Amino acid sequence: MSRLIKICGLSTEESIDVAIDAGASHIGLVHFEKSPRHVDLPRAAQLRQYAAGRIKTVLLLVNADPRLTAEAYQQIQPDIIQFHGTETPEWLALVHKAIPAELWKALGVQGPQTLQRSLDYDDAVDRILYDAPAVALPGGTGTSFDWGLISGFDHQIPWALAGGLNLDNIITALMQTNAPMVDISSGVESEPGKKDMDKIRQFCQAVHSFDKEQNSD
Ligand SMILES: O=C(O)c1ccccc1N[C@@H]1O[C@H](COP(=O)(O)O)[C@@H](O)[C@H]1O
Repeated sequence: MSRLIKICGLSTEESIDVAIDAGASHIGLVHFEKSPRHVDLPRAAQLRQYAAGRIKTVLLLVNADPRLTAEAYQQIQPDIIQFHGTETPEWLALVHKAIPAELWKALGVQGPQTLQRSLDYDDAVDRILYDAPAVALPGGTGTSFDWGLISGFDHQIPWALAGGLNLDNIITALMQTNAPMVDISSGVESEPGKKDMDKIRQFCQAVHSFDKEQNSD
């Protein structure tokens, strides 16, 4: 198994090059004004253009209204849109009909009921991201959740593990969840919004080494 890695909250060309070189599969661009990683639409379009054809680009939106969702898609043309607010399955099903991109939904895991609720999204989106519940911000806070809650769950669609991943806990997280994809933002930063190139490299290396060891068993 070759695990997918998304490095989220990028805002420079250099960080895109490093993520590609380190073997990440996806980069994330955050369009949410309250985030320290916010990029406006013209800058997001530039970065997406820069990454195009080399790595998949995920545009992250939080409770964006229909107009902003359409405008952001048109300007940026991302491969994927990640919805990280309280978007409903019904709304996302409508978006899916209107926008020819992959759609992902992040859910804050509060307990077994969240997994039950995730099933409601199965027909509306292409992947579920399990993250820590929202605190001051809906994500990107470096907070993790009890991974035991998702271990052994019979996922019906592709999924990813997010929330508080870092160099110290990634191996434990993989051993406990066997997540097919991991998503990291603040864990590869030197300060909020500032990506640390070495941490991006080391994080990807740790995931690839884990894969290699697991594949050789
Ligand atoms: O990165 C952000 O600033 C952000 C803002 C609003 C919603 C989600 C955000 N990021 C996503 O949150 C998770 C976990 O991030 P972290 O690794 O704990 O910092 C991840 O999916 C990011 O893509």
